[in-house]
Amino acid sequence: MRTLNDFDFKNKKAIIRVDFNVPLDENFKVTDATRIEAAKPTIDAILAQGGSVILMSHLGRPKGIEEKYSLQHILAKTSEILGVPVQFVSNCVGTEANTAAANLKPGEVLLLENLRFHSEEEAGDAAFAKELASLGDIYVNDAFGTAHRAHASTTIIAQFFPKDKCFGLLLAKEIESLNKVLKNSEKPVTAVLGGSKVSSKITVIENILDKVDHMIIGGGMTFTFVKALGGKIGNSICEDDKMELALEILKLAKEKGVQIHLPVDVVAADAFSNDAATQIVAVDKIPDGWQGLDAGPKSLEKIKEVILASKTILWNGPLGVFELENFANGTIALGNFIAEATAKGAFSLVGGGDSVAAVKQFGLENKVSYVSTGGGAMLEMLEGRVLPGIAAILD
Ligand SMILES: Nc1ncnc2c1ncn2[C@@H]1O[C@H](COP(=O)(O)OP(=O)(O)O)[C@@H](O)[C@H]1O
Ligand SMILES: O=C(OP(=O)(O)O)[C@H](O)COP(=O)(O)O
Repeated sequence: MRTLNDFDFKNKKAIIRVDFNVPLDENFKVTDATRIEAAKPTIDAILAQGGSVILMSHLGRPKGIEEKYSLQHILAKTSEILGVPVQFVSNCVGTEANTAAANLKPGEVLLLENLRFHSEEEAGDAAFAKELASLGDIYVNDAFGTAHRAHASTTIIAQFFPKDKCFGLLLAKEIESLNKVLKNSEKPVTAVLGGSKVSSKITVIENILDKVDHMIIGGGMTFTFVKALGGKIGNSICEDDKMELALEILKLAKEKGVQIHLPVDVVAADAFSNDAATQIVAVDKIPDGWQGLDAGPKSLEKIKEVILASKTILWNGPLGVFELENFANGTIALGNFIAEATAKGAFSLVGGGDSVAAVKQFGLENKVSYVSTGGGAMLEMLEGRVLPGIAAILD
């Protein structure tokens, strides 16, 4: 496993894949900089050796070029955290990027515009990866949060650096910590899966059933299951094409003796807004025009019972739209239950861009055992998979 220690970065240009997919508020201000801070040790180490650094990342899930997903929004924060000026180019490939990279001097940092402004990134296009590769001398992958994606900048690019590629300090630390968890998880093991990335995470549930005793489903993940079971979910988020899979998961869980806990009640709102009217309703009786945005009190009672009886707890995905104060209660309550269980000796692992933001916002960061910068990546690793971003460096 090659790490930073295997290279001398003096007068070299390191092209580093980072995961700067951080939450922004409505004014495009960074609300949680954990992922930028987490990449700092790698960047600092390379600069200290007399190298220069080219940073590349995605932000959000843009469809083509969308200004709201520009990495320009995080430029000032990145510079503040690194304590050095950071140059920026408005296209991650092409003449402007080539010139800026060629002119980069030791000690300097360049940030490239959002990789996902090019569809070739997610398609894993080799020609695009080659263009990115041409910008640097050594490829460093430090993007744990995106290591489960076989994209051009996370995986394909590595083939253009047969020898000059390595793990960044963050990626290496995450692998080591999660491997420890994989080996020593004390039962009962409970996974909590919430959030809104239904299609990319529901598939993980199926594969994680062998590793857990309880699975708590919450947040936006809830409604695909509830609708599949015949419930009325109003305008709540749902992915119809995953309903069959949801039913399969429930069946499989029964066969494997895993207890799945779906919410029984939710806080429903008549709009996706902090000013919306709200009511607590049964999870399967949400009126038309209303949407479930937070866990209800009965659901939280059950969650508390399960969490406090667990010895290992994995959490990814908020239980509600915690960014809006009126729908933060479920996520805060869950965070506190996990903190209580941890204080009593359970091992707790929280991961994901928004989940970590929530944990920090509610002052629980030091009350859980381990905070990972990856959500989907953490879950897929816990499934026992070798993530494509990791495999590409091991080659
Ligand atoms: N019931 C819900 N309806 C819509 N969005 C939700 C709901 N519950 C949680 N969310 C949203 O899920 C988002 C986080 O999901 P996700 O990206 O999967 O988590 P993470 O970033 O921690 O991996 C948050 O922005 C939150 O507002
Ligand atoms: O935020 C991320 O993942 P997470 O929400 O699982 O923590 C990563 O940046 C990956 O983003 P993606 O799920 O759009 O590929």
